[in-house]
Amino acid sequence: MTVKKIAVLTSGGDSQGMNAAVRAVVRSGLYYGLEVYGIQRGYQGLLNDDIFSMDLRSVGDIIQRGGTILQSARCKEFMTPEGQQKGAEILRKHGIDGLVVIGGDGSYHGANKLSKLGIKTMALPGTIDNDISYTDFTIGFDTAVSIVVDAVNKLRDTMSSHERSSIVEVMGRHCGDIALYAGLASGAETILVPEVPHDMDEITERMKENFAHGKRHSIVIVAEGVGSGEDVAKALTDRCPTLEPRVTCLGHIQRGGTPTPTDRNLASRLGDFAVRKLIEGESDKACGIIKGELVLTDIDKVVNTKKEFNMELYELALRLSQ
Ligand SMILES: Nc1ncnc2c1ncn2[C@@H]1O[C@H](COP(=O)(O)OP(=O)(O)O)[C@@H](O)[C@H]1O
Ligand SMILES: O=P(O)(O)OC[C@H]1O[C@](O)(COP(=O)(O)O)[C@@H](O)[C@@H]1O
Ligand SMILES: [Mg+2]
Repeated sequence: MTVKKIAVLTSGGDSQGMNAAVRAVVRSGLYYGLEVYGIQRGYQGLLNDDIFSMDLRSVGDIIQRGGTILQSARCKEFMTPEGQQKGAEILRKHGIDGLVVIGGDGSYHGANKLSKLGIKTMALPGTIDNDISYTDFTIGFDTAVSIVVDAVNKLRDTMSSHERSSIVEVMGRHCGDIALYAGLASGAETILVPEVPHDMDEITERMKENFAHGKRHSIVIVAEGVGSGEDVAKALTDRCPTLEPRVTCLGHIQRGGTPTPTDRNLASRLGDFAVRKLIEGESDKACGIIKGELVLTDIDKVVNTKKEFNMELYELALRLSQ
């Protein structure tokens, strides 16, 4: 049986492009004749019954905005079977039979649990980390990478003037993709990611050699999953004080600002895809993009598979940054 009333929520760490995804879900849902509801503050809002009807105008003027008009939350109660049961009952009370969850891997688990309780669910990858398997890219990742690259461009200017090294700490708890893609795009000399072990002695020697061969600055990008930028700076200073490392932690700046066209288009395609698949009767599925094509994968499979790290890009970044 196909869905008639659907709801959409955003959950976990927000990401640029979530609004574009919400817009696509609402407008496609209405286009296909469904009733569409918004849930405020993720699973917390679901448990608080914070649910409201959405129309075409309720998603006007948001495609270009960072953050999420639905707001986001992390909700402990929803991690319990009782919380999930309560969530499913609240949705049933409203007659909502389909739910689109926009969030990261944690949020995917929640969608998976709700589908086992009879709610048809679709999960969209809304996280800057790019840590979700069965999709090449997540919504917000491209914008976060652009922000890091812009920051490194600025740091390069001052580091070159003083012949210093710049340590830039970026987000990515378990996934080094922001560090990798921003590192390659900004010509970083060293990229530290949780997926690849590193040797500080070797890194220091390489930086010293590069300075000796005329390099005027050195950029080190550290994914937060490896440790803090301060720790890396200390390790470098202990080995070679003349590297004069200066640390910049980009933090939540990476999660704000207007989404890039790439993220808006990805969000628009995935939001519409999720609605069409719900109408076709699909449930408990993750929507993603692989080699430019939209794909549907069982949520179980997605949450139980670790995203593969792109070693080819990593090695390329190192080869090109000598
Ligand atoms: N195993 C789980 N079962 C049910 N709900 C979960 C589970 N893991 C996470 N969630 C829900 O999803 C929310 C967001 O998850 P979190 O891991 O914080 O962020 P993200 O979705 O961005 O990875 C959690 O606060 C919780 O409500
Ligand atoms: O917003 P918080 O709670 O400070 O969380 C920070 C974390 O959220 C992220 O930005 C996104 O992670 P999730 O997608 O898992 O929410 C991580 O890169 C970062 O470590
Ligand atoms: Mg997560």
